[in-house]
Amino acid sequence: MSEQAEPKSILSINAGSSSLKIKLFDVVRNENAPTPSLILKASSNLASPPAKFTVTATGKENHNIKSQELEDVNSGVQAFNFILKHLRKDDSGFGSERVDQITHICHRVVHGGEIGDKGPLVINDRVIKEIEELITLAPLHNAPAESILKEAIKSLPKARNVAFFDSSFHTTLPDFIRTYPIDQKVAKERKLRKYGFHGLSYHWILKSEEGETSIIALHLGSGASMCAIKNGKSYDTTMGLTPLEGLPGGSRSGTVDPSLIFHYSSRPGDKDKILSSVELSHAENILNSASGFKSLVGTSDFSEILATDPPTSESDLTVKLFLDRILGFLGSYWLKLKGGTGGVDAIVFSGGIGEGSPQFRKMIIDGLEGLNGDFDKIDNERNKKESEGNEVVHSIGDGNGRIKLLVCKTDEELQMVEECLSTKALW
Ligand SMILES: Nc1ncnc2c1ncn2[C@@H]1O[C@H](COP(=O)(O)OP(=O)(O)O)[C@@H](O)[C@H]1O
Ligand SMILES: CC(=O)OP(=O)(O)O
Ligand SMILES: [Mg+2]
Repeated sequence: MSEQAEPKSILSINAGSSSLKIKLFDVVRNENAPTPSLILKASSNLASPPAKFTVTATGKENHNIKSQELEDVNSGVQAFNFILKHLRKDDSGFGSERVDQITHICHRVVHGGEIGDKGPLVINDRVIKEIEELITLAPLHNAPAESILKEAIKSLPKARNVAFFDSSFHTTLPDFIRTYPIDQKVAKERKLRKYGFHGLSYHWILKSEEGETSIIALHLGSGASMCAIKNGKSYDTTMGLTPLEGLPGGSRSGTVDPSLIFHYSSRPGDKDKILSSVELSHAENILNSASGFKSLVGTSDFSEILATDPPTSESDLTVKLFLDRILGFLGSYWLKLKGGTGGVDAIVFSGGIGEGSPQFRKMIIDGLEGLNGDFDKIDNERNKKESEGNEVVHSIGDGNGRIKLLVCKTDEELQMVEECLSTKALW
């Protein structure tokens, strides 16, 4: 590992369930504070093969965008190696010498378990072991994150690696929300409690609002979750012990009756569980990887589902089901935050679907009518408009209500970098 030193060039890696997103920043001194300056961003969509790779070199007058389909890239670590190899080429606009000058690498690690409660950590063998042990609790995330982490240590030996946990944001959940009503001795021994995820995104969203705000934030991507933020702190969130709880997603079922799992894994009425048609661990895998939108309509790509014209019965069911679950949590969080009595300041949309689909945002906002609150009315023109340039938040309301309707362009990669730059202990 490198000597502790001020970051000069930072690579930020976000291993999501269906994509790998990477950003590279130079650190410049701005009024004497280290400030990140985006040099390049690369992403690889891994949900439906062939993987799609896009790299955008910024900071130049004309953004240099390169896109390509990759037949032989099927995992986060393969995508990482491909991107690194690309950056090392002279014609990438970056080159090997610059790659070797990277001083810090920020890694998004979704499940931090108990070590995640402490916030970001400089990677050492103990941290890697903990991340490995948490793979069973976040198989779609911690597994690729761990492989990429090991690869980064090997490929960029001079850089310092830091893990930023999605779960860290939710350490403020009250006990009565994070506790599952099961034997508490077992719960404590096995650390079975609600952790919550998408914390880097919620932290970013919160920073874009002033003061100790109370909001209901929706992060709607391949993995979708919601968070009730009360006076600037996570109060409740839909994901739980694992990222499977709560809303359905591209390939995840979200919350189901816990008994469904046993009925999935053994035929009802089987006296002898040896007759099981599906092993329990396999059932968990199915709920994570072969359920959600994919199981209902055959694709995990929500933009494709929304664009099905005319809608099929399957696409219609999927959209209505997703909307129903979202509205259920909206109503619940509204009550928990005492929304009608001034307890909610804004509803904020983010994530690929939340940021990308005016149509789905409108469907959700139409559903808010059932809540008796002083909401902005949706402004259809603003709702259709994409966030412009560096604009992080834009209002899609008419500004006449007390409760704002906002879209926030989330940036988990930059969130990590900003935390890294403001925490000398991580250098
Ligand atoms: N313009 C759009 N309209 C509707 N859905 C979109 C749009 N753009 C992206 N999406 C959906 O967002 C999801 C991916 O979200 P994202 O936050 O990038 O995912 P990840 O979980 O991999 O980080 C996919 O279901 C994709 O179809
Ligand atoms: C926690 C989670 O589901 O993350 P992502 O949406 O990036 O898959
Ligand atoms: Mg994501």
